[in-house]
Amino acid sequence: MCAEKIGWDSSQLRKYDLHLDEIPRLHYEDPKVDEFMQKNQPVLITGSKLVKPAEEKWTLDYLEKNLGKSNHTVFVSRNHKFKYFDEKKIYNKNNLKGVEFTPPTKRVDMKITDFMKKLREWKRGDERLYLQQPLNSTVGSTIVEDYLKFDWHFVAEKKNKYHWGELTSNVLFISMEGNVTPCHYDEQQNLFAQILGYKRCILFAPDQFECLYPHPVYHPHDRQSMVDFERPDYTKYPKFKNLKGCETVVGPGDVLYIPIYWWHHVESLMRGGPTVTVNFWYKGGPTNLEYPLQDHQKVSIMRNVEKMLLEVLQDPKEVGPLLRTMVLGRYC
Ligand SMILES: CCC[C@@H](CC(=O)O)C(=O)C(=O)O
Ligand SMILES: [Zn+2]
Repeated sequence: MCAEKIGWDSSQLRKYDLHLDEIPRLHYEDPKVDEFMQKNQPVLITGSKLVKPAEEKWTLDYLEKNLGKSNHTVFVSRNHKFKYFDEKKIYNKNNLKGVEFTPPTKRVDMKITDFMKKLREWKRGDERLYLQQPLNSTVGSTIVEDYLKFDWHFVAEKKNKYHWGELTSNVLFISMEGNVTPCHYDEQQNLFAQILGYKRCILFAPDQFECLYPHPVYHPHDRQSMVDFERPDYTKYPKFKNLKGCETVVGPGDVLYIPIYWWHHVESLMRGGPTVTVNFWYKGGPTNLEYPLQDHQKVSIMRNVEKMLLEVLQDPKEVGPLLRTMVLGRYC
């Protein structure tokens, strides 16, 4: 992958044992953009004005000055990984026997001034921070004004053309250099708009499910891969070596379409300074069952089967044996 524009080089990318193609980069007026989006395939869209006001104005100082006096959601990690941990699922464990969870990150509320101070004073060995704040009434009026000047026609056109559901949120991400969001999928369509700095995005299609070994649905790491990309355990996860994916590096003004149920690993480039992103998460919209079913629909079916079995069996250790009894020698 070449550093098309000055701003980064491959020494800033973390090294993984992966076979990766390049995600197509197309200008937003290129009709081929729609060919990819229509097929739920990733595409990097360049030159759009989607978050132009932010691209022009949202420096760290501007954000510190204008993000508002409220608390913002910040994740803290003892290392560079910010693996999402759904706290709500911890409470559900009461009806799941003997399951213990240890969160790898903690979620704290922090004022933007405190966050920026920690960013400026950070030194190797300190815990890392990642601000992840939905753009809502907690942000200052100046930011709201910029937000209202985003190119909403651009996103409305995509939403309507592909029959997406409602916009659920725009999350503002302010990351330290080198932070990693490990491989996971979301049940939402995502227009991932880069504002400051560079992020490497590695994507895998929903049909790579069996190479990525997601945590069980009841686990707080639901939707996240169990495989540590930096030290993959090929004994526990043998199909990981067959994984095939694609990647790109997004820079200011780029918008990456991350299709619903597509796996993605995102890293702020090492030695690249802090990064700022705003994403646009949309519900998936109505699914008409056409055959053959699409891969992401099969993922959704598997999730529903897992949820039903856990609900009725109560003990996660009984799910495997029951499914083995049901399929071995009968379905496979
Ligand atoms: C918590 C979500 C983080 C984001 C990736 C990143 O920018 O680190 C992502 O995964 C998404 O936008 O779906
Ligand atoms: Zn995501």
